[in-house]
Amino acid sequence: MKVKICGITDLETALASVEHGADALGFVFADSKRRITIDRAKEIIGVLPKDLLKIGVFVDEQREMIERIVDETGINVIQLHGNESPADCASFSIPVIKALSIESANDLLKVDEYECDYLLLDSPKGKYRGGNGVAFDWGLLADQKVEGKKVILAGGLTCENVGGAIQLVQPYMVDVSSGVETDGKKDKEKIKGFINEVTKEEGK
Ligand SMILES: O=C(O)c1ccccc1NCC(=O)[C@H](O)[C@H](O)COP(=O)(O)O
Repeated sequence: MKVKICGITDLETALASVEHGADALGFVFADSKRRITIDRAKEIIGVLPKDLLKIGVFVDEQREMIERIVDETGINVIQLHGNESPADCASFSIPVIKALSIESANDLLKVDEYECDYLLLDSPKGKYRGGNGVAFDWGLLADQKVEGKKVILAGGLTCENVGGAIQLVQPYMVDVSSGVETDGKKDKEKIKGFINEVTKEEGK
């Protein structure tokens, strides 16, 4: 089971996440309290391991801007978290994650429209397009399995609930942001605890 820690804004948290076993780090280039500048992302990504997934999160961003950020920072996966179409998602030269908001079984019908490398299934609720710390009904995914896609489960995951979520959904990767923060800042002990819980669940 792979783990993505999203909303990285400083090097210390990035390195601690890698040390504790994160497979992917997310950098938000969209309207968010976790928005990062191109220069800061470049500085952090420049010292991270080559094989780590460094994911740029975008919401309905212009293609030219996404390509510029990829070129300048070393981002190696693009996460499209807005209303991007299947055609938008298919047109990049590096792997793409399409985020879909899941509120009802109907929303899962969209899954088959996208041919991208990964699908991130998240809660629709909150102030921003993502990173709101709100879970959706994971039971929908247990009832209606997503076949043949790499599913990333996101939205309101915490150390306390990630084990149960994995048992229910069996995703390819779990993604967390708010659940590893204290007072709005990334908390290294929570990151360690979250990854430990995922590892524990895998060992069962
Ligand atoms: O994290 C943000 O602030 C954000 C803002 C705008 C669009 C997407 C954003 N995050 C995308 C992610 O992949 C988050 O990790 C995901 O939504 C889960 O967040 P959380 O519920 O806080 O764990």
